[in-house]
Amino acid sequence: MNGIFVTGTDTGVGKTIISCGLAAVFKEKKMDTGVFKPFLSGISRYDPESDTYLMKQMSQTPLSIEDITPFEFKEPLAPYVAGKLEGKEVRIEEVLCHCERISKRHEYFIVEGAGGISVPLAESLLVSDLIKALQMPILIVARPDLGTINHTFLTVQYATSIGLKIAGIVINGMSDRLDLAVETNPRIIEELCGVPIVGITPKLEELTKESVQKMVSDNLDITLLMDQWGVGK
Ligand SMILES: Nc1ncnc2c1ncn2[C@@H]1O[C@H](COP(=O)(O)OP(=O)(O)OP(=O)(O)O)[C@@H](O)[C@H]1O
Ligand SMILES: C[C@H](N)[C@H](N)CCCCCC(=O)O
Ligand SMILES: [Mg+2]
Repeated sequence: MNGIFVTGTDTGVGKTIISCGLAAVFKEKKMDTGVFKPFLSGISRYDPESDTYLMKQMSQTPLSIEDITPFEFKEPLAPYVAGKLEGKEVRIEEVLCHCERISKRHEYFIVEGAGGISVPLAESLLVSDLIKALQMPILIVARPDLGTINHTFLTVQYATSIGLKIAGIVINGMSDRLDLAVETNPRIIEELCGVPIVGITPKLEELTKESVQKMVSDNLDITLLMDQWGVGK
């Protein structure tokens, strides 16, 4: 599967929003792109507000909801923890087999993890283990405000230490309120991490298909991202 794995410095940083925006931008560029959100917790994959549903909608993939998200869990917890509560345990072989099956349906894939890069998906299976098994470069989505230097640096250091390729960092959700940390963070993060910031996105007032697509198209360096991903035209 020729994919890019969208991870983040935490849960709730904007992985889905960035994934959705990228899917829509790639579609507009006539790139045959599918989406894959293997693990979903805390919401039904059929819920119109779910990551799965939003990614399907924005990518316009013919993949089914079940193709996109094969493993869903009730409680809004790390998938491993939520799974234990409902006696469900996923093996990496199941994920890879599913991946193999859907990979023939599109040339490219945008894959979203669950929470941050070291979230447990199953017994002795972290998000990072799945990324390694999928052999995909990662795009790290980070918050803009105070505290994000540490979170981003830790994520980059850990990813690098286990041999993952980092395509870039997106700093997502900049508010227009003047804030010294928000202003100085991008440069120091790029300097400290040695990883390109491929985009800095604003905090949108209104979230629509169009506004999310435009936000990603206007604020991410798609050419740089594709080069870093290794699919540069
Ligand atoms: N740039 C943005 N402007 C406005 N709202 C945003 C932006 N990015 C994310 N959000 C909102 O912030 C919340 C978290 O975003 P999102 O669901 O993409 O995070 P996530 O990293 O995918 O979370 P999870 O770990 O649960 O999958 C959502 O309500 C989303 O609509
Ligand atoms: C429920 C949430 N929306 C995500 N799907 C899962 C986030 C797990 C985070 C675990 C942790 O880092 O403490
Ligand atoms: Mg998400």
